[in-house]
Amino acid sequence: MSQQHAASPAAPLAPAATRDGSGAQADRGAAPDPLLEFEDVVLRFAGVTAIDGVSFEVGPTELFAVIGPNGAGKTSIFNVLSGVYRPQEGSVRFDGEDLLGREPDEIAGLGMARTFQNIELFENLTVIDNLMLGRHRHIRYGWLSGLLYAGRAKREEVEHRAAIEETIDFLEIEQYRKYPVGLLPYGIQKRVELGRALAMEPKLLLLDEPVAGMNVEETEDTARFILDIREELGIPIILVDHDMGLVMDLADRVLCLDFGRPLTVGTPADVQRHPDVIAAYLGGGDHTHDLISAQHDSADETAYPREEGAS
Ligand SMILES: Nc1ncnc2c1ncn2[C@@H]1O[C@H](COP(=O)(O)OP(=O)(O)OP(=O)(O)O)[C@@H](O)[C@H]1O
Repeated sequence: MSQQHAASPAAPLAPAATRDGSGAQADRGAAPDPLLEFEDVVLRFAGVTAIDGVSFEVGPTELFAVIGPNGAGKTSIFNVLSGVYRPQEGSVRFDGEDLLGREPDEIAGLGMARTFQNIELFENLTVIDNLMLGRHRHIRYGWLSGLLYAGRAKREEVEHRAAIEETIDFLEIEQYRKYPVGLLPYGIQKRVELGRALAMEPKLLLLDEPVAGMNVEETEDTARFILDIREELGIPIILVDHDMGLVMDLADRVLCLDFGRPLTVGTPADVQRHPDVIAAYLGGGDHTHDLISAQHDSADETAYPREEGAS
């Protein structure tokens, strides 16, 4: 790790910087143990250092965001977390387990679920069947029982179907449940992908650009679902997105990267004002406007209401 690029010391875990002050972390007393510890990670490809000495922690009910211009290393962090890439240096601990060297399936089995920048669903399968695939880590019956659809397999199937119906209700996609996913509008497909991740009943949810390509209405709906996932289901989230309004409005804390290096980590208000962040975005072209708009928005009002039933 190159020490000169180390992130600022992490803010106390999960400061519950929710704007109405009602965050689940508002309890007084000692900070809870982190759920995720990403420490001094370095990931190199030939000629490129995609992650250059990045450290952060995520608390057990936190909504943590990672931002940065294109190519900053955000997706690479998700790929390290989910076992797709193996870094050359550093350590990653999740729920007390060392993650490095584990296969993606094993990491998913530990309770880490992920959505992707580009939707990764089975287009010919129905919404229900796609969500059923998300139940994979909870299936306990053996192949023979499954083949005969008897006893345990039958009982489990009923339980899994009930769990999926809850997710379908939660995401308000009842009317699409029996349609092949490929026939559904883009925004609904993104919601189904979120549903598949929730069907896993994850301990941590990684959202990679959940509102990319969405219109304003779809973005607002998704923002409210993200808040509900954290606040009603109690699932902590790591969010990557270029929509600065969304990130600054939803996140408890934000890590900003540039060229793989951590620039700063802190509350949305602090990160937006940080001179290195402003400089990175001013040099970064496309998303500069997003950062400036987010600064203006946060001076006005919260774009995504947190009240119950706001959706
Ligand atoms: N498999 C790979 N092989 C070679 N280089 C890679 C690979 N994956 C990522 N990189 C490089 O690592 C750097 C970080 O990429 P990454 O996709 O993590 O950035 P990002 O912040 O997610 O970008 P974007 O916002 O455009 O999605 C880039 O320079 C990218 O080209």
